[in-house]
Amino acid sequence: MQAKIIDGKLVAAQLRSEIKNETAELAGRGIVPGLAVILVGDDPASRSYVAGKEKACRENGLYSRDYRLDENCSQSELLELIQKLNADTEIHGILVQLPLPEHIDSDRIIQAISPEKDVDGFHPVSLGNMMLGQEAFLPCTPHGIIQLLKSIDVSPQGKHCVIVGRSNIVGKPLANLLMQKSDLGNATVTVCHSRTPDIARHTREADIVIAAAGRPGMIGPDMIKEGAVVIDVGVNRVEDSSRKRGYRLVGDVDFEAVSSKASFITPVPGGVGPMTITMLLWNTLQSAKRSIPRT
Ligand SMILES: Nc1nc(=O)c2c([nH]1)NC[C@@H]1CN(c3ccc(C(=O)N[C@@H](CCC(=O)O)C(=O)O)cc3)C=[N+]21
Repeated sequence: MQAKIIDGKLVAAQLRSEIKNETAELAGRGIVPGLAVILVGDDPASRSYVAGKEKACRENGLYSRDYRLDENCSQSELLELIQKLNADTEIHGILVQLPLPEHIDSDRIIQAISPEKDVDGFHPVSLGNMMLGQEAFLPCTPHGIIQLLKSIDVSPQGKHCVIVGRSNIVGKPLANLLMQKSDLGNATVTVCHSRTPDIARHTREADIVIAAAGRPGMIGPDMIKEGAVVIDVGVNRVEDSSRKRGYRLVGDVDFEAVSSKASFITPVPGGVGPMTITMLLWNTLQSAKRSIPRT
């Protein structure tokens, strides 16, 4: 079987055009959705993600304000900034780019963000509500993956989904969404991780494999059932002197080899990544809509 490529850029563009229209409509009523992006230090990968987020805001009519803090800034400085933004009526979403430097307690920082502005969906209140099936900001990457499956008309319902990776930002919340009692859930979910003895034994049984381990090329064709759907969340930089930037991005999946076995596969770049940013815009728009006083 030769897999069809899931074009994340295209799916993202379709959603973004809806977001752009709704944003314009809201702006006509005097509310411009606003996102504050906080970057601590100058990790090159983080810087490029943050630039991508700001560009996406600009292109779709959202307001973005960016804060660059020194690598050595104190935790209390960061907490003060968050408190200020929690109270800022021009700002509907606050994103603190992760990872943070060692001396800062990320959990503490995430908890300081008002749940009403937690457009990353990382706050315990957001995650708790999500887990309970209540209205919540959904974490952007898992939500984007759900939208990609929807775009190819593959319902997770009754399927066996195997997730490789148990991070708080992808694996854990995605497992939750996929097993949710809902039209976009109802799957049977297995989560594998670094302490799973034989990951291939699980992935080979999967109708849908989601690779989110952060290990380049770890998912090979021998780990995939013929006709499975393969979603690659990995964004790994590998050195490549033939590229302008000096590196290229590769996923956790051996794309070429797995393509001849899967029914659908996401590329890296151009798969999950563009969806992550799109769902961030989506959450910021929803937050702005909720800020309208109901009369
Ligand atoms: N608070 C926080 N929220 C995040 O959402 C968050 C974070 N911290 N820390 C890092 C990860 C990673 N992440 C990506 C977003 C977009 C692409 C993306 O657009 N990738 C493009 C390629 C971009 C390029 O070429 O460099 C693609 O896959 O096509 C990738 C990765 C968000 N993250």
